[in-house]
Amino acid sequence: MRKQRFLVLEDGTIFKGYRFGSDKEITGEIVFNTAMTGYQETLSDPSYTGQIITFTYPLIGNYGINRDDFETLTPTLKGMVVREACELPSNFRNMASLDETLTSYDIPGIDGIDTRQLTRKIREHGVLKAAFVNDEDNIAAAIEALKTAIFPTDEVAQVSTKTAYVSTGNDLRVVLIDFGKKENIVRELNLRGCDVTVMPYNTTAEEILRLRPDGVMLSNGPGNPQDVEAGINMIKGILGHIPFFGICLGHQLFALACGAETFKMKFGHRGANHPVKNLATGRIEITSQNHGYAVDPASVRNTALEITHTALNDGTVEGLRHVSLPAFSVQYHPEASPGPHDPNYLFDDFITLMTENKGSVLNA
Ligand SMILES: NC(=O)CC[C@H](N)C(=O)O
Repeated sequence: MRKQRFLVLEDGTIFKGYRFGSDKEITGEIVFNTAMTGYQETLSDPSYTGQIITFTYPLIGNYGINRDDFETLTPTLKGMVVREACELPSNFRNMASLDETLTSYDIPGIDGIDTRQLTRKIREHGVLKAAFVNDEDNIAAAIEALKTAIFPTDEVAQVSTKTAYVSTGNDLRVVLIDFGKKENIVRELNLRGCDVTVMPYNTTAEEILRLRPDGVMLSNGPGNPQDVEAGINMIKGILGHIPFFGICLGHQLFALACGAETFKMKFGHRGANHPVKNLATGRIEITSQNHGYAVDPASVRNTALEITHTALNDGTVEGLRHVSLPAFSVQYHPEASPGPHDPNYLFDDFITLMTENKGSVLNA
C-alpha cells in the first residue's frame, strides 16, 4: 500500500495523491513546467529554489537519473508534483530512480495528481502558495497557514557559491557571477575554450575589475531580481569597463542596473518550446525558459537599452542590449540541456564581443 499525501493550495483546493521521495511536509510557491524531457536538469536547476514544480508531461522519471546531467549537485527545489512517477526507469545511463534520488536529497514528491486540472488552476489564478500534507486531519490548518505564509527572499544567497573557484580553459578569461548558476553555462563557456572563474553573487565591481577578465557572465538564479541589490550595483560598476552577457536573472539584473523595471508575471514561462523572435534577423528561435519575473517593456524606453528579442506567445521582453556599450542579455536559456539549441549562437556572440573588445574596454 502506498502512503497517501495531499497537495493543498492557498485558495482551499485539495488534491489527493501518493508520496514519493522524502516524507517531509513542505510549503512553497507552486509553478508548472511544460517540458516533455529534461526532468533531471529541471529538478536540479537552482532557479527553482523554494518552488514546488508541477510537471505537465504525464510520465516523469522514465529514463531515470544519471551521473552527468545535474545542473547543480544539490537540488534546492521544495517539491515535485507529477501525474505518474516511473518506478522502473530504463536507460543505459540510468543510475537511480526519481524516488531514490529525491529521497537521498530529502525532497518530497507527490504523484497520482491530475496535473492538467492543477495547471489550469495555476493559469487562471496565477502562481499560488501550496503545501504537501501527509495527514488528512491537518489539511484545514495547512490551508489556513498558507494564507499568511511569507517565503524567504534570500534564495540567491542560499545557492550561490561561497568561495570563488576556477574551471580551467586556455583562451578568453571569463568571470561567471553565480546567482544560482546552471552548470551548463560553465560547460558552454569551457567548450569554447574560456577559462571560467566562478564568483559569489555579492562580488563587487572592484573585485572583478582587479582580475581584468575578458568578459563577465551573469548567471540565472532564483527569486525576485529586485532583492539582489549587490548584483545590480556590481553591474553598474562593470558596465562599459568589461563586456558582459546576462542570462535570465542576469538579464533582469542588467535591466534594473540600467534603470528599467521588472514585474512579477501571472504564471511565468517554464517549458522547452517557447517561441522567441530575434528582432534583428526576424528569425524565430524555439527556447527553453524558466522565469516568473520579466522586464517591463515601457520602462526600457527611457534607458540606454534596446529590446532585441520578444516572446511570440505574450509579447514580453526576451532580450536586451546596450545601445553603445558591450553588454547584452536574454531572458531564456541558450545553455538549455537537453535543448532546444536554437539560441546556442548567443555564446558565440559573447565570444565575438569579448574578442572584439579585448584589452580596449577596460581603459575606456
Ligand atoms: N531562471 C532564472 O534565472 C529565473 C529568474 C527569476 N528568478 C525569475 O523567476 O524570473
